[in-house]
Formats: sequence, structure tokens, C-alpha cells
Amino acid sequence: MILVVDIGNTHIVFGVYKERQLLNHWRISTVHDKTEDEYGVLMCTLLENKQIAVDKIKGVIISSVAPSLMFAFEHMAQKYFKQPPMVVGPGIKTGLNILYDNPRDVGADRIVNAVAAIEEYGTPLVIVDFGTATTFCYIDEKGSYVGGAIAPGITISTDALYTHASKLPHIEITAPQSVVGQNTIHAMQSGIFYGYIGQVDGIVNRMKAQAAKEPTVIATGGPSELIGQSAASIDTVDAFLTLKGLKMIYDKNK
Ligand SMILES: Nc1ncnc2c1ncn2[C@@H]1O[C@H](COP(=O)(O)OP(=O)(O)OP(=O)(O)O)[C@@H](O)[C@H]1O
Ligand SMILES: CC(C)(CO)[C@@H](O)C(=O)NCCC(=O)O
Ligand SMILES: [K+]
Repeated sequence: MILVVDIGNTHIVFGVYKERQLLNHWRISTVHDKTEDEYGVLMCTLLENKQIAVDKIKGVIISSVAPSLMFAFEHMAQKYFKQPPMVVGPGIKTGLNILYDNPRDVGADRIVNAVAAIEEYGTPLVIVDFGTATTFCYIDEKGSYVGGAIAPGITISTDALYTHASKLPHIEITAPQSVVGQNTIHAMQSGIFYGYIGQVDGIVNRMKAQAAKEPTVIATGGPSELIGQSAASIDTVDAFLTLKGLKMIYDKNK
């Protein structure tokens, strides 16, 4: 069994694969000053809660966009899973040709998503990942990672409203019944939800317009179900794209 770990700025998502099957997955908060022991005990407890014996884990792969946590996670893997972890970054084979000005600048989560999406859906592709930031990645027909767009995520966009406007409350992000809100909460839900759909369709359609061949559009991340239902430009929602990509990269490098 192998442990796959995706460290984001807000959440850490991890899963256990037994051969090709994702047995279980979990989501914990990213806390920058937690130690290897705190993460180790938490992860081992969650595994054991699903009757997965920690000593059955024979490999660990990590992708991270939070550099400050790498020290804790590398030590955690060694101490609690008895494995030096494979870390997505320089020296790891992904098979991806990256055309960014500086390929090392591309977030590891975006690379992992691209590896999974190319294998599962073919090329060309647009991948939309809703997280702390919403990222859009364009993969051309030849499978090259060309680049993309980075926008504020749906939660930080919403937080900006009540942080900066005294009379605006904290709201739940949902699809309101009407675009014309008749109270503050509905009006904010309308602005966030329809504004976000417009942003997603706007960026994806511009990416499609510059592509030689119509790309398939894959969405992932927590709000992808909610947004994917209304954003006409999204073809498929794949909640486990990042974990799948981590497993594929592990297999290419073991
Ligand atoms: N089903 C949903 N409906 C509405 N909002 C959601 C839903 N799921 C998640 N969200 C919100 O969207 C935000 C971003 O999604 P998600 O939780 O997938 O990203 P994250 O894991 O926090 O990001 P990162 O990978 O950058 O750490 C979350 O902080 C959450 O508050
Ligand atoms: C954009 C985020 C924060 C999304 O998680 C991450 O992919 C990241 O830190 N990327 C580095 C910058 C880039 O991808 O160009
Ligand atoms: K993520």
C-alpha cells in the first residue's frame, strides 16, 4: 500500500492506494507550525480508524505548495511510516514537457493534476482546480504543459467581502435561487456564485479560443461539483485527480 499526500495552503488531502484502488482518503487543515509528531499521530490515527495498518504502507509520495511544511512531512514519513518520501519536484520523473518561462515555478499540485488528466482524458486539456487559489492549466495536443491562469479561490474571494466591508456578513457559498438577491445574504451569494461561474467560463473559453483543437475541460477541488454543474465550459468533474496523479508519479519513479 502506498500513502499519497497533497499539501495545499489550506488543506492537506491524503489517501492510501492498494494497487490501483484508492482505499480511503482524508482531509486535514494545513497548520504551518504543526510538528512531524503532530501530523504523524494524526495520520496514523486516521489510518487505523479505517483498519489500515501503518506498517503495511510501503511507500510515501508528497506534493506540496507549502514549502514550510516539507521538513515536518519528510521527518514524519521517516519516523511514522519508516520511508523516505518521494517528493514531487526536481529529480522526479513526470514525463511532462513544461513550457513555463521557468518550469520549476509551476506548483507541484498543477503538475500532478496534469499528469493524471493527460493519462485519464487525453489531450488537449484545460484543468481547473478550485482551492485556496483557482488554477487553470492548458495542456496542448502534444501533451506539453503550456501554462495557465491563477485567480483568487472562491473562499478567499468571499472572505475579502466581509473583511473589507463592515456591513457584510460571513456567508455560505451556494447557488442562490435568483441572480437578483433581495437581501444581503442572497445578494452576496449571487455575486460570488454567478461571478465565479462567469470567471470560470470566461477564462476557459478564452483558453479554448487560442487552442488549435477543442480541449477537454476537467475540474477538481472542493467546490468543483457546485461550480461544475453551472459552468457550461466544464466537461467533467474529477474529485480525485491530484491523488490519482500522485499514484501515477509514484509508479513512474519507484
Ligand atoms: N461543496 C462546496 N461548496 C462550496 N464551497 C466549498 C465546497 N467545498 C469546498 N468549498 C470551499 O472552497 C474552498 C476551496 O476548496 P477546497 O477545500 O477543495 O480547497 P483547499 O483544499 O482548501 O485548497 P488547497 O488545496 O489550496 O489547500 C474551501 O476552503 C471551502 O471552504
Ligand atoms: C497557485 C497555487 C497556490 C495553487 O495551489 C500553487 O499551485 C502554487 O503555489 N503555484 C506556484 C506558482 C505557479 O504555479 O505558477
Ligand atoms: K489542492
